[in-house]
Amino acid sequence: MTVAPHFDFKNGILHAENVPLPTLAEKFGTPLYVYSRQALRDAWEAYRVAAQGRDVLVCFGMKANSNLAVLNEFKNLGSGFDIVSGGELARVLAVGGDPGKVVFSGVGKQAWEMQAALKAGVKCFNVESEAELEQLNLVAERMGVIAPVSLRVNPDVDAQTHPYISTGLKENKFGIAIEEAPRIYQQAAQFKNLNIVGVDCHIGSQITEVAPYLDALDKLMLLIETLAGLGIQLKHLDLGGGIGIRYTDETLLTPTTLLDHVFKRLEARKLDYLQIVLEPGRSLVGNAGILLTKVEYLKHAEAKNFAIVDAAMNDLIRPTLYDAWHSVEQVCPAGHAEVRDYDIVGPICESGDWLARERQFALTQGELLAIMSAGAYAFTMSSQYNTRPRAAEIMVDADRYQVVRPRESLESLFASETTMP
Ligand SMILES: Cc1ncc(COP(=O)(O)O)c(C=O)c1O
Ligand SMILES: N[C@@H](CCCC[NH3+])C(=O)O
Repeated sequence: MTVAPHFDFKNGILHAENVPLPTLAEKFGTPLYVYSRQALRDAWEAYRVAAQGRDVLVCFGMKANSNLAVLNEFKNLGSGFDIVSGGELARVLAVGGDPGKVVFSGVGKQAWEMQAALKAGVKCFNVESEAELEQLNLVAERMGVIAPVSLRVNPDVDAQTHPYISTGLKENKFGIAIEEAPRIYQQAAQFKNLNIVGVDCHIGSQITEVAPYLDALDKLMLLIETLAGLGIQLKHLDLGGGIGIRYTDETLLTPTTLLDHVFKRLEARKLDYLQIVLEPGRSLVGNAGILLTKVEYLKHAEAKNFAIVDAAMNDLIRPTLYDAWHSVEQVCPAGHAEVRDYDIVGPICESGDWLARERQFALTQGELLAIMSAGAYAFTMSSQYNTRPRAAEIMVDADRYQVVRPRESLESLFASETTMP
C-alpha cells in the first residue's frame, strides 16, 4: 500500500490506476507528472458526501494544481474555484467554469485583475485591506457595476502547521485583523459600488485537526452577529481551504468531520441560513498525483550515499522549501542491490536540490522512483531553473492515459528572448 489509493503495486510494479508506470516513463520520458482521474473524483466525492445536501459551495483552491484537465474534471463535478490572479481566472474561463462560483482571493489584486473578474461576473472578491476596498470600488465605479465583497479576516488562530503555510496569525500578511473588521465593514457599506455578501478566512494549509477551524469559526460567528447588529447582513461564510492529506502516516481531518462540527455550531447560534464556502486545494489533488523520475547515477561518498535522479527542485520545490516529506516508492523494487541510506537529489547546482533525505533503499542505476503526493503545489510551483524544461503531465483514467501538458521543448525556453544589438 502506498499513501495514495490509486497508485498501487500490481505484480510487483507500481501502477497509476491500471497503467504500469514504466509504460508511461518509456513513452513520455522522465521526469513526469502522473495524475489519477479516479483519485480526483474520489476526493471530490468526500466533499459532496460531507455536504449532505446542505448549502455548501466548494471552490477548488486551484493554485494547488491548475492544469486544465484537472480544472475541467472539477468543473464537470460541479466545483467552483478559488482564484488568486487574473491568470487563474483565465484558466477557469478557458475550461468554461462558472464565474458565479468563483471567489477571488489574494492580498495584491491589481486593477486589471479586478476589471477582468468584474467583467466575468465572479461570485465575490475576498478583500484583504482597506486600500484594496477603495481600489475595487473605484474600478467598479469606472465600469458602472457593483462589486460583490467579502472581507477576509484574520482570526489570529494557530493552525498548528508549518510556519510557512500558516496564514491566520496576526503576524501574517493575510486578511484584516478581526478587531478591525466591524469598522471596515461599515466603511465598505458606504461605498456605492460595493455590495457586501460575506466573510472569509483561511487559516493555513495541511491542517489535520478540527480545533483551529472551530476557533476561527467561533470568532467569525461573533463578528457576523456584531455586523447584523449594525445592519450588515451576510449571505455566506467562507472557511477557506487547508484540510491536510496523508504524506506519511498523518491522521486526517475529513470534510465530513469538519462540516458536521461547523453546522452544529451554526445551528446552535441560528446562523445556519448562511451558505458555507470552502476553498480546498491540497485535499482535492495532493494524493492524485506522483512525480516519476529515473535514477541517473548512484554516488557512494564517504559521508553519504546519493541517488541522483532526473527530477529536481525546479520540478518539486516542497522538500527544500518547507522541509516537506514526500514518500518515495521504487516503481519495480528488485531488491538485488545493497540496502543503503540515500539522499535523493536532483542535477541542479544547489545544495538545496534534494527531494528526500536519508531513505533506506536497495537502488540500481536506471531504475524508476515515484515521488508520492505530488498532485498539489508541485507542478504549479515548478520553474525552469538551470534551463530545465518543465516536466510533462499525464492523466490516467483506468487503462487510458493522455498527455495533458507536453514536456516543454528546449527551444521554447528561450524562443521569446532577444539579444541586444
Ligand atoms: C486563500 C486560500 N484559499 C485556499 C487555499 C488552499 O489551501 P489548501 O491547499 O491547504 O486547501 C489557500 C492556500 O493555502 C489559500 O491561500
Ligand atoms: N505551497 C504550500 C501551501 C501554501 C498554500 C498557499 N496558501 C505547500 O506546498 O504546502
